[in-house]
Parts: sequence; C-alpha cells; structure tokens
Amino acid sequence: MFEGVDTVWQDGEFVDFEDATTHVLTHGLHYGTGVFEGVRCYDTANGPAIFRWEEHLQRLYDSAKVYDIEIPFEQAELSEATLELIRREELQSCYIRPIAYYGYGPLGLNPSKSPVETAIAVWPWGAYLGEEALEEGVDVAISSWRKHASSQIPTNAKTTGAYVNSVLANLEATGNGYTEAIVLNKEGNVAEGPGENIFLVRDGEIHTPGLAESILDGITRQSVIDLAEDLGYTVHEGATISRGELYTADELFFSGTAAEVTPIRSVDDNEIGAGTKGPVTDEIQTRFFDVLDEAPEQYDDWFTYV
Ligand SMILES: Cc1[nH+]cc(COP(=O)(O)O)c(CN[C@@H](CCC(=O)O)C(=O)O)c1O
Repeated sequence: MFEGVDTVWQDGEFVDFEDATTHVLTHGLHYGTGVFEGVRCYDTANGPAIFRWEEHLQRLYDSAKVYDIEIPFEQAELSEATLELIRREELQSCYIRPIAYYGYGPLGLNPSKSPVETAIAVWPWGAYLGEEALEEGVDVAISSWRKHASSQIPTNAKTTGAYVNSVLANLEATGNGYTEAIVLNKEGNVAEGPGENIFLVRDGEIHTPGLAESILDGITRQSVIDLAEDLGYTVHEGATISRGELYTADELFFSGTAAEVTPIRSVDDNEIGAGTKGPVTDEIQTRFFDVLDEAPEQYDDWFTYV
C-alpha cells in the first residue's frame, strides 16, 4: 500500500518513511486517544488540488478540541507541511492522513501530562471498496454491531479509538462475504457505514441520516448534498431511515473521502432496485467526478492547489 512513499511529516520535520515511528508506550496506542482526518488530493484540470482541505483541517482541530488535544501547530503550518509533502512525493493525486495523538509520556487514563504528537502521511489510494465497486456497486450487510451513540463517544469527532466500532462491523461483514457493513444506531435506525455516510433514493428524492443518528458529519456527504441540489434534486438531510426502508429503496449509495460515491447494489442479499448502480446515483457520481476533474469556478473554494 505504501510502496514508493519516501517521506512523512512528523512533529515539524520531514522524516524518512522508515523512521516515522512512535514509542510502544504511546498513550494513543493504548487508549485510542488520537484524532485524524482522511483527505484526498485530486489531479484536476488545473493541477493537483486537495479537496475541501479547509473543512477537513477544521474538523481535525474540532476533533482535537473534544479531547483537550492541543495540536502544537497552527492550521496554516499543517497546511504548508501537507502541500510540501505532496510536492516532495511528486504525487498528482493521493490520500492524505493527518493525525494528532497523546504521545509517549506517563501512562494512565489522564493524558494531561502526555505530549501531543502530530504526523502527516500521503500515499496513492485507489477505489476504497474495490475498482469494480464504483461502477457495479457493492454488496453490504447490516451489522449486528450498533453504532455507538454520540452521547457515549462523540461521533462528530474522528477519534482513533472510536474506530474499533467500525473495525468490528467491517470484520463481521467481510467475514461473511460482503464488501462492507451498514451500522444501525442504538435506536435501530440507519446511521452510516463503518467509514462512509449513506444515501437513499426513493421516488426520485434523496434521503440521508443527520447528526442526530450518531453519524460523522461527512464532508463528502455535504458535497453530495450540494451537488444533488444543484442538479435539482430534493434532498432530505436529517432523515430517520429504518432497516426495512433500505430493502425497499430504489437506490442506495455510500459517500466518503475514501469511498467517494460508491453504489450499494444489495443489502443482506436483497437486491436494491435493479441490483446495480441506479440512474440517480449514476448522475450524482458522474457530476462528483466531473467536478473533481474539472474543478469548475462554481466550486472553486473546494480546491486547495498544491
Ligand atoms: C464513520 C465515518 N462516516 C463517514 C465518513 C465520510 O466522511 P468524509 O470523508 O468527511 O466524507 C467517514 C470517513 N472515513 C475516512 C476513513 C476511512 C478509513 O478506512 O480510514 C475516509 O473516508 O477517509 C467515516 O470514517
């Protein structure tokens, strides 16, 4: 996965990939006390550009605030480091992983005496759910693991430790022969995927769960909502979707930085619509990738050029 990656930015320095290590007694390793982002740089018609970088950076710092993680760099410093890292790696498109975590210091649950360590890595990362997934869709299953409630672990923060919930759901789904899971929240309504938001199409209108359903406020989700509305669709943001409504949907699709816009062709072995990418999904996916290719004036503020 990381073949050809030479450099990582770590705590203010560019270091060789193999030297980008942390101590085994790092607080974040033991207690999941870190925050991170998943971001993509695309090779647009105007050159390589990070997609919605400002929103991702802001979410990283918002996530850190929830855990009193004081990132010892300004957003502008992390931004310049990231742009320089992409240039050093000579990548036209890549996946970007900033992370900040309580590092090597005293152990014990209270992290207040642990230093905050920060790193940024970039690498090429293709279709998250498989090359054929974007065209043909994926087969998913409802997980027996519920999404933790935002009252238990704040779901508006991308917390490293919280992703054990996503790992359990994905392990269960893939272990049973599916590509991905859909997780329900503690009320039993649809939340999202382990690493994606979810959209439902019914009678030409689009529905997607809101923050009250214990989901991550996805930046791709917001982009899809904006694009869909610009295409003239009615989008019901904040929808409460039952498990049964997944089965009777005309179309379903995931959204996410890694997943981009990935059609869902079956849920629990029930074909969704015609069992392939639906027409609304196709129109939105096409518009999404066209915008990433063309970086049009209309969405100019979505792109930070390398
Ligand atoms: C739980 C969750 N929900 C929704 C999303 C979509 O959010 P956004 O990327 O802002 O549109 C992601 C991103 N998942 C990231 C991590 C994936 C991973 O395997 O690690 C990602 O897509 O980069 C989530 O982790």
